Amino acid sequence: MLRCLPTFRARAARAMSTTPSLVQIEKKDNYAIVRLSRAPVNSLNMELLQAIDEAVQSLEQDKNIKGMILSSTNPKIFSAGLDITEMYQPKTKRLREFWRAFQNTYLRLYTTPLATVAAIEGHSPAGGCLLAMCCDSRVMSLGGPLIGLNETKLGIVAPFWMRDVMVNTIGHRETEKMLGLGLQVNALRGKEIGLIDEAVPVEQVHSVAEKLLLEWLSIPSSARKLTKAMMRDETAQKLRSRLDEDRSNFVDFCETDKVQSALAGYLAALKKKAEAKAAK
Ligand SMILES: CCCCCCC/C=C/C(=O)SCCNC(=O)CCNC(=O)[C@H](O)C(C)(C)COP(=O)(O)OP(=O)(O)OC[C@H]1O[C@@H](n2cnc3c(N)ncnc32)[C@H](O)[C@@H]1OP(=O)(O)O
Repeated sequence: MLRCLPTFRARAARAMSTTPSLVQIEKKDNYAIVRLSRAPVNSLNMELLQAIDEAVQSLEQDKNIKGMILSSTNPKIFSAGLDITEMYQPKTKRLREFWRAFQNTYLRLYTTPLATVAAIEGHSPAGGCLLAMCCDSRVMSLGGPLIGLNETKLGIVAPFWMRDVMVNTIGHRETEKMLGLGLQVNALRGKEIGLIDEAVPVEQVHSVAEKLLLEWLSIPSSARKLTKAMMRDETAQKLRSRLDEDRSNFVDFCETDKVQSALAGYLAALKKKAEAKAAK
């Protein structure tokens, strides 16, 4: 048994060195850069959601770390939102675990005592937009990338807590339009409505994100954390008190024929678009 141990360890080490990590963490002096790293588009499957949750939790436990920049290893895509294949033709057990992972990741990121800035170089629809909105500030690159909650365009409905976070970020009326029409906007329009704090050329996204983070970190720590909790706890508590009900609503809704056929159509359109792009 003891003789097997080194072999087992060597195998585990080999596996760890070859399995790409879904989230890359780079520690700087007193903050970390957390890069989403699930090719090709950082779609949020259960494992990526759990990896984000664990990454934030581990940084919260590191006494040297006071803040984080949330970013992507793919400069063209921040995150494509929830992985639609998790919701299409699902197994109910996995679907339930997937939604719990989404709830947990939202609650972790929205209420973390760390100061957080989203550095958005590329597209950020739906669940990607939620991750960004959970941060204290957002910097986005000018030009092509779009951000927004586009769920209605897919024929699905965002849960109340995604709406709440958007209302807290851009107000009720703008949310009504963005959410109802499934709008996605570029960085300039995002800045006009308060969804984005800084709209800058792509090569400046990280330096400006660092500047914003340092501004948050210049505030006395306990005052900053207590104020963040004061601003956000009520919203988070609304979900915490209804976790199971929210999950059941999601599972029931997701498993309806109407939603399944909407998701099938959307996946087919994405595939067709990808094939046309590859054929060029
Ligand atoms: C059922 C109840 C639901 C309750 C609501 C829950 C709240 C929902 C939140 C969500 O996040 S739903 C997901 C919404 N996301 C989107 O609408 C984004 C869709 N994707 C895109 O618009 C584009 O892919 C992109 C992100 C702008 C990137 O474009 P690009 O041209 O660079 O790449 P593509 O060729 O389009 O895609 C590459 C590859 O990735 C697949 N893919 C893209 N997005 C997703 C996704 N969200 N989930 C799963 N897979 C995705 C795409 O099909 C291509 O696959 P292959 O053809 O290469 O296999």
